[in-house]
Amino acid sequence: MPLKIALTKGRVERQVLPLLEAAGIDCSLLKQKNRKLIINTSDGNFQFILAKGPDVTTYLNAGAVDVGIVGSDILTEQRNQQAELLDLQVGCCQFVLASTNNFNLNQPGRKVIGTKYPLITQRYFETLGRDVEIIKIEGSVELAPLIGLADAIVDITETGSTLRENNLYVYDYLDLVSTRLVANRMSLKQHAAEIFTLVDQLAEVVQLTTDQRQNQGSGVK
Ligand SMILES: Nc1ncnc2c1ncn2[C@@H]1O[C@H](COP(=O)(O)OP(=O)(O)OP(=O)(O)O)[C@@H](O)[C@H]1O
Ligand SMILES: O=P(O)(O)OC[C@H]1O[C@H](OP(=O)(O)OP(=O)(O)O)[C@H](O)[C@@H]1O
Repeated sequence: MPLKIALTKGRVERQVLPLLEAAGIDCSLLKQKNRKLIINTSDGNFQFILAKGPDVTTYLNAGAVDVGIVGSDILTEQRNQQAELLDLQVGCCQFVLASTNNFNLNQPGRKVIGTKYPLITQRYFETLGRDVEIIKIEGSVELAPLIGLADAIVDITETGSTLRENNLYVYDYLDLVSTRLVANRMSLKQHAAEIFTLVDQLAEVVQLTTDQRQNQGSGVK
C-alpha cells in the first residue's frame, strides 16, 4: 500500500516538488499530471492527492490520507489536531494587519476587518483587547478596505507587492507562516517507519537548502 500524501495544489505544490525530488522521490508523474488529482509514484511507494489547503486537514482528520503538506496559516486557522512533523521552510510569508494610509486602530469605534482567516484575526484582536467585526473573504482580500467593505485586513504577505500596488500599508506584523509536513496520528502508528523515513529524507534536504542559503548570504562558495 502506498503512503497517501495530501499535497496542497498550486503554490505549495510548486515549491515542495523540488524538495520531494531532492529527497529521492520520483516526481516525474507528478510533474506531468495535467488535471489528474491522484498520482502514484512509479515505484508504488507514494500516492499524492492534490487538494486545496483547507481540505488537506479535512482529509487528514477523516483518516483518508496519512500525511499532509499544507501551510501553517491553514493549520492554525483550522485548529489542527494532527502531528506536525517538519517545517519545510517554503511558502514563507507573514500575517499582517494592513489598510489604507488613513487607518487608525486607536480611534474609538468598532473596526470592521476583512480576512480569509477569521479565527487568527479574532485571536489577534483579543490579545489587543479590541472588539472587532470580522468579515470572511475568500480571496483578493486587499480589495476590502479599498472598496469600503472593511476598515482593514488581516492577510498574508510575502514580497509586499500586492499591498504596495494597491496602496495599502502594514500596521502590525503577526505570525510567520511556512509549509509544514503533518501526519494523521493513527497513520503515524501504523506506518511509522515509512513516515519517519520520509521526514528524515526531507529534513536533510531542508537543512541542506538552509545551509546553501546561508553560505550564499555569507559569500562562501
Ligand atoms: N504570497 C505568498 N507567498 C508565500 N506563500 C504564500 C503566499 N500566499 C499563500 N501562501 C502559502 O501558500 C498556501 C497556498 O496558497 P495559494 O495562494 O496557492 O492557495 P489559495 O489561497 O487557495 O489560492 P487559490 O485560491 O488561488 O488556489 C497558503 O495557505 C500559504 O501557506
Ligand atoms: O506579498 P505578496 O508577495 O504580494 O503576496 C501576498 C498575496 O498572496 C496571497 O494571495 P494569493 O496569491 O493566494 O491570491 P488570493 O488573493 O486569491 O488569495 C495573499 O492573500 C496576498 O494577496
